[in-house]
Amino acid sequence: MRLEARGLTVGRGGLPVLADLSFAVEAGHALILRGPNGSGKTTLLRTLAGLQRAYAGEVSPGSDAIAYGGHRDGMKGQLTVAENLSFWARLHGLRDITPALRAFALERLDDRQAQHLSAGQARRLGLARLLVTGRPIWCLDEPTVSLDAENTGRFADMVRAHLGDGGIAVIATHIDLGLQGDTLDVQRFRATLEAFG
Ligand SMILES: Nc1ncnc2c1ncn2[C@@H]1O[C@H](COP(=O)(O)OP(=O)(O)OP(=O)(O)O)[C@@H](O)[C@H]1O
Repeated sequence: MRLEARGLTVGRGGLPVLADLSFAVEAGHALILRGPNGSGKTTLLRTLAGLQRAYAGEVSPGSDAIAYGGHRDGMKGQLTVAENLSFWARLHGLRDITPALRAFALERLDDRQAQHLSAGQARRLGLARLLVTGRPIWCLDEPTVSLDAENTGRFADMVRAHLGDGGIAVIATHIDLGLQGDTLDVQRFRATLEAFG
Protein backbone atom coordinates (compact mmCIF):
# COMPACT_ATOMS: atom_id res chain seq x y z
CA MET A 1 0.00 0.00 0.00
CA ARG A 2 1.26 3.41 -0.97
CA LEU A 3 -0.54 6.72 -1.40
CA GLU A 4 0.73 8.68 -4.35
CA ALA A 5 -0.17 12.06 -5.81
CA ARG A 6 1.26 13.02 -9.19
CA GLY A 7 1.12 16.53 -10.61
CA LEU A 8 -1.92 17.32 -8.52
CA THR A 9 -3.65 20.69 -8.79
CA VAL A 10 -6.48 21.32 -6.34
CA GLY A 11 -8.75 24.31 -5.89
CA ARG A 12 -12.03 25.80 -4.75
CA GLY A 13 -14.68 27.71 -6.65
CA GLY A 14 -12.83 27.34 -9.94
CA LEU A 15 -9.62 28.85 -8.55
CA PRO A 16 -6.53 26.63 -8.23
CA VAL A 17 -5.16 26.80 -4.68
CA LEU A 18 -2.26 24.31 -4.83
CA ALA A 19 -0.57 23.31 -8.08
CA ASP A 20 1.69 20.55 -9.33
CA LEU A 21 1.90 18.69 -6.07
CA SER A 22 3.60 15.31 -6.09
CA PHE A 23 4.27 13.10 -3.07
CA ALA A 24 4.16 9.52 -1.92
CA VAL A 25 3.37 8.09 1.50
CA GLU A 26 4.41 4.54 2.24
CA ALA A 27 2.50 2.02 4.36
CA GLY A 28 3.06 2.62 8.05
CA HIS A 29 3.74 6.34 7.60
CA ALA A 30 1.95 9.59 8.20
CA LEU A 31 2.14 12.77 6.18
CA ILE A 32 1.55 15.88 8.26
CA LEU A 33 0.19 18.88 6.34
CA ARG A 34 1.25 22.30 7.53
CA GLY A 35 0.35 25.76 6.31
CA PRO A 36 -1.44 28.86 7.55
CA ASN A 37 -5.21 29.38 7.46
CA GLY A 38 -6.57 29.31 3.95
CA SER A 39 -3.46 27.73 2.45
CA GLY A 40 -5.28 24.72 1.02
CA LYS A 41 -4.92 21.87 3.52
CA THR A 42 -8.66 21.09 3.59
CA THR A 43 -8.88 21.41 -0.18
CA LEU A 44 -6.03 18.93 -0.60
CA LEU A 45 -7.48 16.45 1.92
CA ARG A 46 -10.93 16.58 0.32
CA THR A 47 -9.43 16.01 -3.11
CA LEU A 48 -7.35 13.05 -1.92
CA ALA A 49 -10.49 11.55 -0.38
CA GLY A 50 -12.44 11.96 -3.61
CA LEU A 51 -14.90 14.47 -2.13
CA GLN A 52 -14.00 16.95 -4.85
CA ARG A 53 -12.32 16.59 -8.21
CA ALA A 54 -8.68 17.36 -8.89
CA TYR A 55 -8.17 20.18 -11.40
CA ALA A 56 -5.20 18.22 -12.77
CA GLY A 57 -3.09 15.21 -11.89
CA GLU A 58 -3.81 11.88 -10.27
CA VAL A 59 -4.13 10.21 -6.91
CA SER A 60 -3.72 6.52 -6.34
CA PRO A 61 -5.22 4.38 -4.98
CA GLY A 62 -8.78 5.58 -5.58
CA SER A 63 -11.09 7.03 -2.96
CA ASP A 64 -12.48 3.59 -2.04
CA ALA A 65 -9.28 3.04 -0.06
CA ILE A 66 -9.57 6.37 1.76
CA ALA A 67 -11.58 7.46 4.79
CA TYR A 68 -12.06 11.17 5.44
CA GLY A 69 -12.65 11.74 9.07
CA GLY A 70 -13.03 13.75 12.15
CA HIS A 71 -16.10 15.86 11.56
CA ARG A 72 -19.87 15.67 11.99
CA ASP A 73 -20.63 15.05 8.32
CA GLY A 74 -22.51 11.82 7.89
CA MET A 75 -23.39 11.64 11.57
CA LYS A 76 -27.10 11.10 12.10
CA GLY A 77 -28.26 13.26 15.00
CA GLN A 78 -31.24 11.15 15.98
CA LEU A 79 -29.27 7.93 16.08
CA THR A 80 -27.29 7.01 19.16
CA VAL A 81 -23.52 6.72 19.25
CA ALA A 82 -23.74 2.93 18.93
CA GLU A 83 -26.33 3.14 16.14
CA ASN A 84 -24.19 5.57 14.16
CA LEU A 85 -21.16 3.30 14.47
CA SER A 86 -23.21 0.21 13.57
CA PHE A 87 -24.62 2.01 10.55
CA TRP A 88 -21.16 2.95 9.29
CA ALA A 89 -19.79 -0.51 10.08
CA ARG A 90 -22.54 -2.19 8.04
CA LEU A 91 -21.90 0.24 5.20
CA HIS A 92 -18.31 -1.01 5.10
CA GLY A 93 -19.16 -4.67 5.58
CA LEU A 94 -17.98 -4.79 9.20
CA ARG A 95 -19.90 -5.74 12.33
CA ASP A 96 -17.96 -5.28 15.52
CA ILE A 97 -18.11 -1.73 16.87
CA THR A 98 -16.53 -2.59 20.23
CA PRO A 99 -12.94 -1.59 19.29
CA ALA A 100 -14.25 1.74 17.94
CA LEU A 101 -16.23 2.45 21.13
CA ARG A 102 -13.23 1.47 23.24
CA ALA A 103 -10.69 3.55 21.30
CA PHE A 104 -12.37 6.76 22.47
CA ALA A 105 -13.97 5.53 25.71
CA LEU A 106 -17.42 5.90 24.16
CA GLU A 107 -18.89 2.87 25.92
CA ARG A 108 -20.76 4.94 28.48
CA LEU A 109 -22.10 7.27 25.81
CA ASP A 110 -23.22 4.47 23.51
CA ASP A 111 -26.97 5.15 23.90
CA ARG A 112 -26.79 8.94 23.67
CA GLN A 113 -28.19 10.55 20.54
CA ALA A 114 -25.45 12.11 18.43
CA GLN A 115 -27.28 15.45 18.44
CA HIS A 116 -26.80 15.64 22.21
CA LEU A 117 -23.06 15.11 22.20
CA SER A 118 -20.71 17.90 23.16
CA ALA A 119 -18.26 19.12 20.52
CA GLY A 120 -15.45 16.96 21.89
CA GLN A 121 -17.69 13.89 22.25
CA ALA A 122 -18.90 14.33 18.66
CA ARG A 123 -15.31 14.61 17.53
CA ARG A 124 -14.52 11.34 19.34
CA LEU A 125 -17.41 9.64 17.54
CA GLY A 126 -16.26 11.05 14.20
CA LEU A 127 -12.76 9.69 14.82
CA ALA A 128 -14.00 6.33 16.14
CA ARG A 129 -15.83 6.02 12.84
CA LEU A 130 -12.48 5.59 11.07
CA LEU A 131 -12.09 2.22 12.77
CA VAL A 132 -15.32 0.84 11.32
CA THR A 133 -14.49 1.84 7.75
CA GLY A 134 -11.73 -0.75 7.47
CA ARG A 135 -10.03 1.66 5.04
CA PRO A 136 -6.24 1.74 4.96
CA ILE A 137 -5.75 5.46 4.27
CA TRP A 138 -7.07 8.14 6.62
CA CYS A 139 -7.32 11.80 5.58
CA LEU A 140 -7.90 13.88 8.69
CA ASP A 141 -8.59 17.58 8.91
CA GLU A 142 -7.62 19.11 12.27
CA PRO A 143 -8.70 15.91 14.04
CA THR A 144 -7.78 17.07 17.53
CA VAL A 145 -9.89 20.23 17.57
CA SER A 146 -12.22 20.09 20.63
CA LEU A 147 -10.36 17.11 22.11
CA ASP A 148 -8.97 17.33 25.64
CA ALA A 149 -5.46 16.08 26.46
CA GLU A 150 -6.62 12.55 27.32
CA ASN A 151 -8.53 12.14 24.07
CA THR A 152 -5.74 13.72 22.05
CA GLY A 153 -3.57 10.94 23.52
CA ARG A 154 -6.18 8.33 22.54
CA PHE A 155 -6.22 9.74 19.03
CA ALA A 156 -2.43 9.57 18.75
CA ASP A 157 -2.54 5.96 20.02
CA MET A 158 -5.20 5.08 17.46
CA VAL A 159 -3.20 6.55 14.58
CA ARG A 160 -0.02 4.84 15.80
CA ALA A 161 -1.85 1.48 15.87
CA HIS A 162 -3.22 2.14 12.38
CA LEU A 163 0.27 2.88 11.06
CA GLY A 164 1.56 -0.18 12.89
CA ASP A 165 -0.97 -2.26 10.95
CA GLY A 166 0.44 -0.91 7.68
CA GLY A 167 -2.06 1.93 7.33
CA ILE A 168 -1.40 5.47 6.11
CA ALA A 169 -2.57 8.79 7.51
CA VAL A 170 -2.53 12.28 6.00
CA ILE A 171 -3.26 14.78 8.75
CA ALA A 172 -3.64 18.55 8.77
CA THR A 173 -2.74 19.48 12.31
CA HIS A 174 -0.98 22.24 14.18
CA ILE A 175 0.06 20.01 17.08
CA ASP A 176 2.94 17.56 17.25
CA LEU A 177 1.50 14.06 17.51
CA GLY A 178 4.90 12.40 17.52
CA LEU A 179 4.09 10.19 14.54
CA GLN A 180 6.58 8.65 12.19
CA GLY A 181 6.52 10.33 8.80
CA ASP A 182 7.11 13.47 6.80
CA THR A 183 5.78 16.99 6.92
CA LEU A 184 4.50 18.78 3.85
CA ASP A 185 4.30 22.57 3.89
CA VAL A 186 1.51 23.17 1.39
CA GLN A 187 2.58 26.81 0.88
CA ARG A 188 5.41 25.56 -1.31
CA PHE A 189 2.78 24.58 -3.87
CA ARG A 190 0.54 27.59 -3.84
CA ALA A 191 -1.00 28.20 -7.23
CA THR A 192 -1.84 31.90 -7.18
CA LEU A 193 -1.37 34.73 -4.76
CA GLU A 194 -5.08 35.51 -5.00
CA ALA A 195 -5.92 32.16 -3.48
CA PHE A 196 -4.66 33.34 -0.11
CA GLY A 197 -6.66 35.59 2.10
N1 LIG B 1 -16.32 27.21 -1.75
C1 LIG B 1 -15.25 28.00 -1.94
N2 LIG B 1 -15.22 28.87 -2.96
C2 LIG B 1 -14.14 29.66 -3.17
N3 LIG B 1 -13.04 29.64 -2.40
C3 LIG B 1 -13.04 28.79 -1.38
C4 LIG B 1 -14.12 27.93 -1.07
N4 LIG B 1 -13.79 27.20 0.01
C5 LIG B 1 -12.55 27.59 0.37
N5 LIG B 1 -12.09 28.54 -0.44
C6 LIG B 1 -10.77 29.21 -0.39
O1 LIG B 1 -9.77 28.23 -0.73
C7 LIG B 1 -8.58 28.49 0.00
C8 LIG B 1 -8.11 27.22 0.70
O2 LIG B 1 -9.01 26.89 1.75
P1 LIG B 1 -8.79 25.61 2.68
O3 LIG B 1 -10.05 25.45 3.48
O4 LIG B 1 -8.37 24.47 1.83
O5 LIG B 1 -7.56 26.08 3.58
P2 LIG B 1 -6.96 25.44 4.92
O6 LIG B 1 -5.48 25.41 4.74
O7 LIG B 1 -7.62 24.14 5.23
O8 LIG B 1 -7.34 26.53 5.99
P3 LIG B 1 -7.57 26.47 7.60
O9 LIG B 1 -6.21 26.27 8.22
O10 LIG B 1 -8.13 27.83 7.87
O11 LIG B 1 -8.55 25.37 7.87
C9 LIG B 1 -8.90 29.65 0.95
O12 LIG B 1 -8.37 30.83 0.42
C10 LIG B 1 -10.40 29.69 1.00
O13 LIG B 1 -10.88 31.01 1.25
